[in-house]
Amino acid sequence: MTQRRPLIAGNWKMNCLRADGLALASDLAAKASEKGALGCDVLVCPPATLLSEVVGVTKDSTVAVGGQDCHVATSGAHTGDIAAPMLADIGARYVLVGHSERRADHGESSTDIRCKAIAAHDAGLVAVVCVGETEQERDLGATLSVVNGQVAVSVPDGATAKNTVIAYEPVWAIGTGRTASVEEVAEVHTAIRSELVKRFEDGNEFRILYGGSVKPSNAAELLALEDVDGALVGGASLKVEDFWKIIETCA
Ligand SMILES: O=C(CO)COP(=O)(O)O
Repeated sequence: MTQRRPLIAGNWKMNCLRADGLALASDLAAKASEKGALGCDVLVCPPATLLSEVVGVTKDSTVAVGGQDCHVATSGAHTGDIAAPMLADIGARYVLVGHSERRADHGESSTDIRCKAIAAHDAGLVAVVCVGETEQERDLGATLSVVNGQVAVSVPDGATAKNTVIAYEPVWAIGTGRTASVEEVAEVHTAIRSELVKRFEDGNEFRILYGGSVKPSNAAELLALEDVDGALVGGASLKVEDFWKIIETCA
């Protein structure tokens, strides 16, 4: 069996003013340093305003920092956007691409997301490619075809287990307190794994995260599943005690 090191990632979304965000990041870094060797990799994705300073306060710890989005171009006339090389330049190591909130709020297609993932790879960043079905798609029985379709188009041919992580986040489970059941999660993760194995030589090594109302009370059962290699955590990543309990699930 392939040993994949879990990744516990916090997506802060559009939350945290400076004082709160820096306190959260430094508390987390302090806990990680105090603990020493962890059973997982830890990542935080703060809003763009805090990225550089969060890199600063976590730099002597094992906590990695990532952006929440990047543009497909390396520079240019794209007001309000951030280029992948800019993220790499300030010390970010990862970037989320294709989060369902970006797909919904900004009309991003799977083709756009593939281009963003390529831009991330070109800048030396790990792309966390997010996929997931809506409630309506699940009710129609289309979950696997939707998710497999998103993976097929959003993940570029140049992806490897080193430069790409997949995050399965059912849209109906995000921020709703409604977590997918372990059976539902297992079914989708197994399907994603099988697509990755068919397409990539190292498909078995890719980490596939689950996201959607992950909290300390449900993390252990989700993370125990064969093809769940970590979590992408929203709300619970904003409280260091909760996020830390999820991290400790991997100890
Ligand atoms: O969207 C998510 C992480 O990217 C999940 O958010 P919640 O954990 O708040 O449901």
